[in-house]
Amino acid sequence: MRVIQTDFDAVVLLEPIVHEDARGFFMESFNERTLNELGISVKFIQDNHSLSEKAGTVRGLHYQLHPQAQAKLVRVTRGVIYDVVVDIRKGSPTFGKWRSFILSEYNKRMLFVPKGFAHGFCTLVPNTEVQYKVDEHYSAQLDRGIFWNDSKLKIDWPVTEAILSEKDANLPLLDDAHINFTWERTP
Ligand SMILES: Cc1cn([C@H]2C[C@H](O)[C@@H](COP(=O)(O)OP(=O)(O)O[C@H]3O[C@@H](C)C(=O)[C@@H](O)[C@H]3O)O2)c(=O)[nH]c1=O
Repeated sequence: MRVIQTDFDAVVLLEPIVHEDARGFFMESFNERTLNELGISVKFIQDNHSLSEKAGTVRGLHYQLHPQAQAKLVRVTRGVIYDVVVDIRKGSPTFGKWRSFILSEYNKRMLFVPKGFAHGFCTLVPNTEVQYKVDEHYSAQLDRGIFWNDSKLKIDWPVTEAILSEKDANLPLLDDAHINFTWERTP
């Protein structure tokens, strides 16, 4: 597993070793020990899988409130996404800042999204399937989001108009969002 550091502390881009042969390929898509060695000691307990039929579908920007905040390990098994994380840890030097990453069935990259970050993506091709592991169960009560195109965030999305769920079309702006994470400076 190759680690591609990002300039967001704790957000890690991973590139698996892909063993190709005449049949196709083999790769480890998740290895707890390898993640532990990289300092990611998270116990994943749920696997999610979504299909977005159209290019230009945006899902996000989502997070769950503490005490069921979720860390996620995101990958794409079909298609291509423009994946976005936003730091929403109150007190963080990068609060409200975002970073984007291309994840695809071709580069097989995976993004580790820690707790305290909102996550969303835009599909760049039709029929894109995203699979991700989470370390807390889904809670409809604690599920929250921020409007994808909040002008204050200035996210450089690849589309100006998105295909959205009704829920995502009505999400609040960052300034109005309920956030209960804090960032603790490590000595
Ligand atoms: C996320 C989730 C949703 N659901 C249900 C709720 C709803 O009826 C239906 C669709 O949910 P959503 O519209 O929230 O699905 P979606 O917009 O794909 O939500 C996902 O977006 C990406 C960006 C993330 O980061 C994920 O954590 C998750 O929030 O599935 C579950 O049963 N379990 C889950 O873990």
